[in-house]
Amino acid sequence: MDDGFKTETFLRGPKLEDFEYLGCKVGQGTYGQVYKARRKDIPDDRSYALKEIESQGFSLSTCRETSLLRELKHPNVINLLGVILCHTDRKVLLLLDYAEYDLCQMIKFHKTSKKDKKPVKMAKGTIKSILYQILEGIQYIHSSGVLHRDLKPANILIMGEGIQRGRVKIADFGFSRLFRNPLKPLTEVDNVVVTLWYRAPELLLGDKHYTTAIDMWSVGCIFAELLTYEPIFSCRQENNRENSPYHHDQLDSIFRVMGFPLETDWEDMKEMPEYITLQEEFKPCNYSNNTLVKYMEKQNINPTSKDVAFLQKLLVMDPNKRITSEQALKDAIFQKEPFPTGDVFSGLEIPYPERKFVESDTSDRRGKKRKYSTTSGAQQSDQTQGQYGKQIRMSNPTTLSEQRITRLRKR
Ligand SMILES: Nc1ncnc2c1ncn2[C@@H]1O[C@H](COP(=O)(O)OP(=O)(O)OP(=O)(O)O)[C@@H](O)[C@H]1O
Repeated sequence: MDDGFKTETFLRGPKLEDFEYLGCKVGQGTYGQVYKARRKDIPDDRSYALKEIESQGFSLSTCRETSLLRELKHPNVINLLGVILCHTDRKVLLLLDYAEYDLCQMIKFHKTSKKDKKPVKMAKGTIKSILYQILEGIQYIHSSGVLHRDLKPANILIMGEGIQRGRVKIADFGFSRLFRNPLKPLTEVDNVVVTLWYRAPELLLGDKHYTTAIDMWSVGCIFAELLTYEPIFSCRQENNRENSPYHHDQLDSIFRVMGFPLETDWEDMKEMPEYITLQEEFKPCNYSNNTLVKYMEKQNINPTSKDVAFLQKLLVMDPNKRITSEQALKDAIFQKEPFPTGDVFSGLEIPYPERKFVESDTSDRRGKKRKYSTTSGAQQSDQTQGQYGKQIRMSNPTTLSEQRITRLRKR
């Protein structure tokens, strides 16, 4: 860690005692808990998010998240305002803009309304604006030489009332990596990436040289979920080989929607490390009647709509044929009304409930701090325990080379 970074981050930066917790744990991730806080040292009405990292000191994931977020500055990327070190218990806290909503919470709202037979649809303009802003954020991230590698509804935050109302913020860079001139193939240092349901087929087949296309697959999964309120490729989490990217049930879930890929559709499929396993375990004829268009039709989405046509460009099995973020932003879908807007709610009343909180049953380590859940206990378990796609972290992470962090810092 260079001296400039240390001084700027820890000595001149904000301190924990400058903040008062609003008693809110607003999120629980695999690696940390997120609290809502306000400044108490200066007059400031803004709410902040404090992400407390669960590991002791600077883990690989914290290192990645802080070093990358420090460089990535874009309206659609969550803004890292500072890093707070708590010397007494060796905790690291990331100070971030506070976002009132996330896509997991919003999709759940619509799904519940449908189940309760009082269906409320997500506005077409909202969906298009969310999609456009995700793509703008991703284009920026990719053009900065970074792969996000864990895009899913829970990591797409939306700002609530205030000057940034309705703005998409891509969050959770704990899994992100530089991809330009990597010192080693990406999977030699990271075995498993991307939450299962949003994981691209090439990753599931063990591709070691995956590209930005993996994030575009996840964007496709998120877009499908915005249209139907159902995860498009859900599957049970069990039966996976320890620490392996290959997952039979997840591939089955993809083929049930998309059909089995023909060799002419995906020429490099036979080069995938798990191709032999695929041939042994799957019969293409079992999926011969399945197509994305048919799936969308079953979900009551007009199969000839521009939405489905666009989805077909994102959810392409061959990563080389998958649309890039740059191409996607120029697509015809965004040239047609409703046009994407900076406030995804287009100035209309926001129908979604604000993040709720629940009293924690564990001891209150900072006096006033109490634990809160995102919207409900059920949703929290959706996000953290895997109903929303299990995220498998590396069991034995290799340290991210200082070289790479320094390289990024110098760019
Ligand atoms: N800036 C923020 N403002 C409000 N809520 C947030 C913010 N950042 C994160 N959250 C909430 O906290 C949850 C967990 O945060 P985050 O995803 O960053 O943690 P993680 O441990 O890396 O999680 P994951 O298990 O998804 O990798 C998010 O899903 C979101 O609901």
